[in-house]
Amino acid sequence: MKPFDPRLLREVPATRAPIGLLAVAAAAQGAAAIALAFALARLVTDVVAQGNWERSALWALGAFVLRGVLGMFVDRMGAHTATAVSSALRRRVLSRWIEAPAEARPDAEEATTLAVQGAEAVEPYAARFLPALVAGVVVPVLAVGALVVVDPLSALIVVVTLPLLPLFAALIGRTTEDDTMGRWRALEQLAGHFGDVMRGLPTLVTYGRARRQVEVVRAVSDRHRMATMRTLRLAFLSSAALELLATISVAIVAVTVGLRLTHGSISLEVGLLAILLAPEAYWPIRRVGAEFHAAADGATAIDRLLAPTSCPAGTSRRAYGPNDDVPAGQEVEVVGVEYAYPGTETKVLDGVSLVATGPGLTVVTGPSGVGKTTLLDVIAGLRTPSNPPRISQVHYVTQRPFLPDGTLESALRLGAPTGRTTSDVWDALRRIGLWEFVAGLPDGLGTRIGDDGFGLSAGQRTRVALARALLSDAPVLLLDEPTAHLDGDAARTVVDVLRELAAKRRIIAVTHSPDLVAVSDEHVHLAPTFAELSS
Ligand SMILES: Nc1ncnc2c1ncn2[C@@H]1O[C@H](COP(=O)(O)OP(=O)(O)OP(=O)(O)O)[C@@H](O)[C@H]1O
Repeated sequence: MKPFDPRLLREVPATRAPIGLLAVAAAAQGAAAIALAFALARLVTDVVAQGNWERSALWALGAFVLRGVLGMFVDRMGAHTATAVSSALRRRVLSRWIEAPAEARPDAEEATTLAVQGAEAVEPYAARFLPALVAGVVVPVLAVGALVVVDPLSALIVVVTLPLLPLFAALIGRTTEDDTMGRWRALEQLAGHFGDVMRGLPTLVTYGRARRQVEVVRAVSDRHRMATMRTLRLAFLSSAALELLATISVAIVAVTVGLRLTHGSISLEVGLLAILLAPEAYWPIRRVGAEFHAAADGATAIDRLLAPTSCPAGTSRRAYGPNDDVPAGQEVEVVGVEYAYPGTETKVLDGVSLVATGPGLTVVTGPSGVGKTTLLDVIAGLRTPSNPPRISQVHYVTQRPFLPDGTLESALRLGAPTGRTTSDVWDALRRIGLWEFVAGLPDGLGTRIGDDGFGLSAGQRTRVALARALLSDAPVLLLDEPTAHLDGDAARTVVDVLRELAAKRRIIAVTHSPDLVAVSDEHVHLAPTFAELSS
């Protein structure tokens, strides 16, 4: 775990300006602290000597105000930098996750934990640790430089004892690294397991297995709690150790200054300056150590957010398709395509061909598990086969279509061109047989539906997704089991609409419905491969 990872600036350009400004402000704040020490020493000397202390008081006041203003600026700038850095990282990991082909995509739970908790953990790192790190590098150098000029003996004591602090901090940091990684693993397990349990809760309740999951979630949470407590214990211990070391070092400087003052070998001003400057050399490093524990999560998160596996660079969701050579019109050309899921040897698709030009209805049939959905995924560009097909722009209605949290209208307009009017939306609902249902809702198109279409039946969800396909202007429609979950009448309506639509667009529908097969123009039947038959 590095205190600062230069990849952050290199790979996320949006972080450069705020981090740069924050570093300059933190260094200026450190310089103001040194100036304040000089002004205070002069003020005390003038007061004791009953000299012209008003001028020194003004200098001290000026340095004090400057330090305060810069401190305030660093705090505000830190908060701004924290939001800028975490947003940039979150945007990066999510956009790369979405763009990556399914094969290169990291686990969804891991990506979610990184984008939510990971990016959030970066905030204290950027807001507090980075300014502390800059001060920890700049201020001790300035303080020691000033001491060399003012009182070389005190400078020598500081130079000898100062390296012990970063050395100590680095040793503690190495132990923290393992603990923090353990905590992240526990958190990911917790997030993954909790997500699985929530998704499977209806099934678990049906089989009377829900109670057992409480125990499992409790055990995983306990692991996370214990890992957190271990990190906290280490944080308190290491802060105390660094504090003790710094205090002893400052005490040594103070004792030597006191002895020399009593012997009259140094002036009061020099003695005071040495006593004021010495802590300025130690406290920034102590602060780096203290902030490090709060920021350790952030440093680990940055490491993971920038790791090539969580952000597969240079990949595109569609390795082919709507790029420069997208075929115009309604063209689909899949010839002898082969595909095996990552980590498996067996080819789900082995030499499958599907060629269609112009409008029409192609149905894909075959026994369950033969690879029909996989074929649609390949045509949609979601999976990357050995020999990429040529296809026009597609609109894909999957078996579990995604309906975002929001109004029914926004769910229907997802993927539709901006020119579609409200009457177009009602027309699509009427054609698909949902007009009466939506018109009967108190809020009509403004009705809110939950995440994943929560509040709609499976059949209603399918028809909302089909109405959305009608509203899109993609020349090729891919439909996975469009009549599943529908009763006889609703299924017939969908078959009629698809038949009508096939006069203008190319429809490729995976189906088990004989009615849809009966009205199709082309029929592709997938048979199990030899490997599938023998497995
Ligand atoms: N993500 C995956 N990783 C590994 N294997 C998978 C994955 N998804 C599907 N498969 C396997 O690929 C094969 C084809 O699955 P696919 O969903 O394409 O079948 P299908 O013909 O659409 O089935 P159904 O008619 O039941 O929907 C199945 O044996 C399935 O187990």
